[in-house]
Amino acid sequence: MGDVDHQATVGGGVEDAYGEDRATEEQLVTPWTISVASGYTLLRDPHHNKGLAFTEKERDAHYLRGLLPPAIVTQELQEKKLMHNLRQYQVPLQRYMAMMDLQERNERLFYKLLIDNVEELLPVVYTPTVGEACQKYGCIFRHPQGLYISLKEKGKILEVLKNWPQKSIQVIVVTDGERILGLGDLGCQGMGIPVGKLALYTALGGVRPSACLPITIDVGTNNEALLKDDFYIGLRQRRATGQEYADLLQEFMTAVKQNYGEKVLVQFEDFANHNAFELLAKYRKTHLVFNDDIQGTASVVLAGVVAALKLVSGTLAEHTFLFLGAGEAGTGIAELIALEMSKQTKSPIEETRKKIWLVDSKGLIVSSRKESLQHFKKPWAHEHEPVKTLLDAVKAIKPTVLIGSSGVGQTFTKDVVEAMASFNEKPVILALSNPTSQSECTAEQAYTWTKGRAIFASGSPFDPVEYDGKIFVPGQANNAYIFPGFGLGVVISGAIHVHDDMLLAASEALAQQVTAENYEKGLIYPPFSNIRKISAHIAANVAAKAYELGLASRLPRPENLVKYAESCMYTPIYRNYR
Ligand SMILES: NC(=O)C1=CN([C@@H]2O[C@H](COP(=O)(O)OP(=O)(O)OC[C@H]3O[C@@H](n4cnc5c(N)ncnc54)[C@H](OP(=O)(O)O)[C@@H]3O)[C@@H](O)[C@H]2O)C=CC1
Ligand SMILES: CC(=O)C(=O)O
Ligand SMILES: [Mg+2]
Repeated sequence: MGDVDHQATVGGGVEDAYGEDRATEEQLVTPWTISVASGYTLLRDPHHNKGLAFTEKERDAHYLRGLLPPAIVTQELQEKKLMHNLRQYQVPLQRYMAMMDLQERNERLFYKLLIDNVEELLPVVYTPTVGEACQKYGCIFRHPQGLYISLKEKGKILEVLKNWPQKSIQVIVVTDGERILGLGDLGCQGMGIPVGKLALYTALGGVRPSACLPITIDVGTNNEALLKDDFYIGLRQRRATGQEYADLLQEFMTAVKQNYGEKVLVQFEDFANHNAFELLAKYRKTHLVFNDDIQGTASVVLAGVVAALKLVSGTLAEHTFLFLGAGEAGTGIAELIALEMSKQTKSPIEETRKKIWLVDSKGLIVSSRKESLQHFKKPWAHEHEPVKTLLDAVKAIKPTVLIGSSGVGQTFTKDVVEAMASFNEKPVILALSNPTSQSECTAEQAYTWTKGRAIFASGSPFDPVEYDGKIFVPGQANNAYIFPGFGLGVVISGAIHVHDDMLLAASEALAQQVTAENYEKGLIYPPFSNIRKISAHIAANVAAKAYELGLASRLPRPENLVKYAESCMYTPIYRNYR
């Protein structure tokens, strides 16, 4: 990388792999790759390609004459054209493919588009469309994205990491593809998820793309349809388990620390719960790890619930919670809500947990089931007679807040929602399961069945609903509000571990971003259109907590953390080449 100093950072913040951020936007920078990219290679380098936006001077200086038609256009015009073209596609998957092609062709334009049109494009690069993309990943596969580490690479994982072109990595999102959204085991095709999550790290949280690394660990798949599918891109074998699985993960985690140091944030994503809890417990002591499905989801839902209190009155501890789904998301959220209640009321967490009930595929989790429960369900086995169905559990527990985290669509039936509305003036109903097909109910069902009284949010977006002459705007309860800002906060503070209080800090910052105007519309989350500002506040609160806990290694602590977070955020505006 020529004379580029790898350690150079923006005011000690996010590392600057291309040395661009030490220059102001008007200053000239060199389009470094391994060597100076020019001509045909420059046009095919997504980090530096600007397409028709190359100026006359740049076309001369970088051997581009003749390789481009004469027209010179602005980034704004390119953006306008791309949005026009994207809107022509009727099929969401076509939009997804067009966006992925753009990311591989012109990275800055991809991020400019995503940032400027976040509400329109989030459902394209993220849930729900990314779910369909993963299901059909083999079929639509064109450019490889991210790093694939399979059982074939056992013993060579460090070498594989070294094949990745970028050396200064700050955030890794890794999956083993076993629980992709609510779509089950998609094996190696789960790669769409780390790719999508990291696109949001950059667009929503401002972590620079060169510092992000998507990884899929392929230990096989138990998805019979994929094993038989000619177009499947992964290992054609059933999943490795037990020691073989643990050894591969151990080699991976060791290689990551060896190659990128101890301050790389590893986000576990969409692992099945039988591995997810164990991996988090095992590596949170030795590595900087974060499980988005357990911890990020908990933080976003707590924020939504705290915001909802402005609409439904009462303190957190005065509410009663019932979950459908007692896995990563369900128990993760339950634990963070119980922790916050415990802090607020100064009572032991064992007591506050009693305000929270969970239903799994066998019914209400009660003490008589305790012996046979997975370890993460045991704290929720309260004294109660057995209850088989969700409807009976709703009638018995009379929750004020109903949360769906089962991965199964249409489980909040009319009877369930009507029961919620029968004893709550404003029932809080969160249908978190993704993608849209797995949502516990639709926004329209929630508003119609409660006669417009529900406070509703869902994991995947729903359009506004008109009921009884009034427009209801559903919010999106998705960890995408949290992980980009949370990760930025971790990176800018140089945190060495993730502490639960940092999740509470992220949650608090998000809840504070809900405005009076949002509340008036019944919203418990702010709109995604403000997400960069929201992420900066989340990052600042998370970083402040890391400093307070003595977990931050970047010293001295910047005085104004919000301003500092904003100054560290990547912007996708084209740079001028000398
Ligand atoms: N909105 C957001 O930000 C997020 C949404 N999610 C979504 O949440 C869903 C669940 O994810 P996760 O918690 O990781 O998955 P898990 O597999 O860890 O947990 C699923 C839970 O649902 C239960 N369950 C499954 N089917 C039924 C049923 N028919 N009736 C009652 N309970 C049932 C399971 O029961 P049992 O234990 O008995 O098998 C299990 O407890 C997914 O759709 C995912 O997309 C996840 C993370 C973030
Ligand atoms: C949003 C998310 O992380 C999930 O559905 O798994
Ligand atoms: Mg997930």
